[in-house]
Amino acid sequence: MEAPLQMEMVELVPNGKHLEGLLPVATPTASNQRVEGPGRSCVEGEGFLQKSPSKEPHFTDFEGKTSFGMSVFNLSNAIMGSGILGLAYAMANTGIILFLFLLTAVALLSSYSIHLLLKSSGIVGIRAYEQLGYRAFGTPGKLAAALAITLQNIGAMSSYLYIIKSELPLVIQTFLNLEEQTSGWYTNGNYLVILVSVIVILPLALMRQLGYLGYSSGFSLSCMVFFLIAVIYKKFHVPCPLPLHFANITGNFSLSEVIKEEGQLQMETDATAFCTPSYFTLNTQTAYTIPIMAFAFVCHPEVLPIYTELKDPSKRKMQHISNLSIAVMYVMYFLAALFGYLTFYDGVESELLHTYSKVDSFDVLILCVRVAVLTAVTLTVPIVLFPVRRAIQQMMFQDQEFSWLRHVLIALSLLTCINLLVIFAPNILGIFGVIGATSAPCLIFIFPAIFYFRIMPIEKEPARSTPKILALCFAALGLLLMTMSLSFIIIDWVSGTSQHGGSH
Ligand SMILES: NC(=O)C[C@H](N)C(=O)O
Repeated sequence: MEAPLQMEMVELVPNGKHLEGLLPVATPTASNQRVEGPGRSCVEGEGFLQKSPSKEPHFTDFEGKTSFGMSVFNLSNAIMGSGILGLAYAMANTGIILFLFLLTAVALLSSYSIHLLLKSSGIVGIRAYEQLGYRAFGTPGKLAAALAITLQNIGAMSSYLYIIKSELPLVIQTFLNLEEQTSGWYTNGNYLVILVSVIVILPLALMRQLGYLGYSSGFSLSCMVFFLIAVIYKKFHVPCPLPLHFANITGNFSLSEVIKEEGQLQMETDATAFCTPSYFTLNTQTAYTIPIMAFAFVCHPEVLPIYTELKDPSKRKMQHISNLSIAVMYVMYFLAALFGYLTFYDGVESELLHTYSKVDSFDVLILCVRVAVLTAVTLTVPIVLFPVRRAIQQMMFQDQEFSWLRHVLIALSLLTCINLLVIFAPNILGIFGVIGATSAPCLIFIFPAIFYFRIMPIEKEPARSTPKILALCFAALGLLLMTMSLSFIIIDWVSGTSQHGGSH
């Protein structure tokens, strides 16, 4: 297993591989408690944004080499993905103010959940999500965490590869100035997605450590910054209303049909109403906003691997990295959603790129934006693949030494499966709506909270202490969101009115 031994400032605390079987499961042990000495124990009510250097665990046996900046790049890259493309649609269904409120809440909750993960890992001296599950609930806990990570990240990677499959042919077609879709292999999404997986994703996915991906993550983020700038620019250059908007409102009729049906005067009145932003909206699609946002902020499977490789690691430093990454993404998410929404208003689709394509798919800027988004999501795949491989190793090869063969084979099999899924069963991506609605709340809310509740010794924090009660409320909130998202998806399926067919 590649997870390193970890040690606190004074005492050496082996990770799960070495202590498993030695320590009782599910109950905090004397050894557990020694990991953070009394002087450094986490005090009740400690705020997750507070600085308290004296309580920091120091892991000294594994020499992480990744700098603060590279870790921020990696974590931001893990957060940023196809989620950003759905946020303008979310804003169209909540209004600006409600969106801002919900986005702020999800960002803060996401940061709090990382705080719980870091605090739990400090207590047991383990920086692996699955091992926290094991310490809290034994093998079922470990399997649940590994399964949620695998499903969530495979879902995210499939959505990224699906974007490549659907967008790259259009980019190439435009570059080659082809008016019609040709039958050449270079405009066939299936071939292209395999090509990108083999040439770009696989070599990066074979890196032994996440830290090496810092540069590609930095580049991926700059592509998304370019995307954001283009979204802002387009707001001032795309006319409102687009004739297309009316087509959307009236059910995707062609422009000529719409013109026939709508009188000119009526059009003008509608246009003014259409191009006015809404600050507070509630409709049937509003319910999708929280799952979209939760998905957009998922980075929890990557937090502990990044922590493991951090140079001079401490809980406080990792929390800073997380807070900074979440804050930067929060700003980018808000701006992308705002300007995307203010460009198309209610005409925005659940996938922002599609909406731009409808304006003018041969526009050079739109073309560059597509290339930027494609590059960004391509470079995110290796980061998101990393925790899945780790989860598989934790589940199936836990007591074995690192092996390059296994490392390569797991990456290869994962990429093959995801490619097959995207090529042969793109419809199955709808299933990931359900998976996303279950695994994202588990990874963000439920698991960090219940693992924390079980791992934190009652001598330090009794069951009725404020942090534990807060953690339980957090888990209950996660459960509520999960039930809510699932119910809406099922209602959508049953009534056959699903409009949320985006890529995530
Ligand atoms: N890393 C993930 O699971 C999803 C990511 N937050 C996204 O927006 O695509």
